[in-house]
Amino acid sequence: MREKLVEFKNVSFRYGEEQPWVLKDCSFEIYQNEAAAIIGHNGSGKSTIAKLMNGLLFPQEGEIIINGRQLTQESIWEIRKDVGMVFQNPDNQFVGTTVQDDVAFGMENRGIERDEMVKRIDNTLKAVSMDSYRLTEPHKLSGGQKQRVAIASVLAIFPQVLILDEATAMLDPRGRRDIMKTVTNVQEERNLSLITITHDLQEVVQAERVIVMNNGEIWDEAVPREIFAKKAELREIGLDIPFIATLSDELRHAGVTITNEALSHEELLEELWTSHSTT
Ligand SMILES: Nc1ncnc2c1ncn2[C@@H]1O[C@H](COP(=O)(O)OP(=O)(O)OP(=O)(O)O)[C@@H](O)[C@H]1O
Repeated sequence: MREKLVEFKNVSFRYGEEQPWVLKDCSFEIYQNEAAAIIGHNGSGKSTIAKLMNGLLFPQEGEIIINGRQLTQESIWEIRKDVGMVFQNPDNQFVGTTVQDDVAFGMENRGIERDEMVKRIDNTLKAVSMDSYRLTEPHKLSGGQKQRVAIASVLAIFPQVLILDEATAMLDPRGRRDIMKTVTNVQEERNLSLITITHDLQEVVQAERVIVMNNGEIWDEAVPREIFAKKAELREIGLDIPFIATLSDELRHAGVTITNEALSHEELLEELWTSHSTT
């Protein structure tokens, strides 16, 4: 059985006593070597969940357990060794004067030996196609390049849980696909838990399990195909439906038989091919 790496037990959170609850009684688990996604409309509580996972925030109610440790003021430093996080705005994440200094920074804080650091800088910058920018000052990079470096810096510390909070938002669709492929390879190689946080349904297609948030509550938890099948309800909670799902519906309305919910152009073609060749 896979080990639980993240556990939220009846977690509720608000930003102040006079403020509304932004998370209400949320319970979920993320397992080792699992690619999970958390999706929801703007303001549904996704980033708050991410910040609770590494002790940037603490819940007023409920318990959070990361890699067997309960989140407390005392345990945050140990927990932060296990949880790597990349946020949407890479500018807030740079500390080094060059790209390689930046990747080194998180490792220095964790006391990693110099030879090992050099090796990891090399490998992670290559993995995100940024090795030719080692000596560049981070502020001279484009938004997408900064995002790649931010991801490399987190991968270099070998976290057990990697959280990407809208972290590919500044990349174009191709760059996004490339980076997600790299991250997924690393996830599989190192048996990490990968948590992709997004408001874009198309990005959850690769996930094994999707947690859907709505107004601070867990609205649903299922595999992507089951989530995609609930198009009308997803629209009602403020999510945009991917083109391929809308197209499938229009074809159905036009009388075309489509039995399985397609997640990609290729799957829809396959579906049409199958139904066409059997009629
Ligand atoms: N520092 C803060 N102080 C007070 N309220 C906050 C703070 N940060 C977030 N909130 C509120 O908490 C709620 C949840 O915000 P959160 O950032 O977790 O949502 P989200 O789903 O990540 O949204 P987005 O997709 O826009 O990033 C929102 O209503 C937001 O206005």
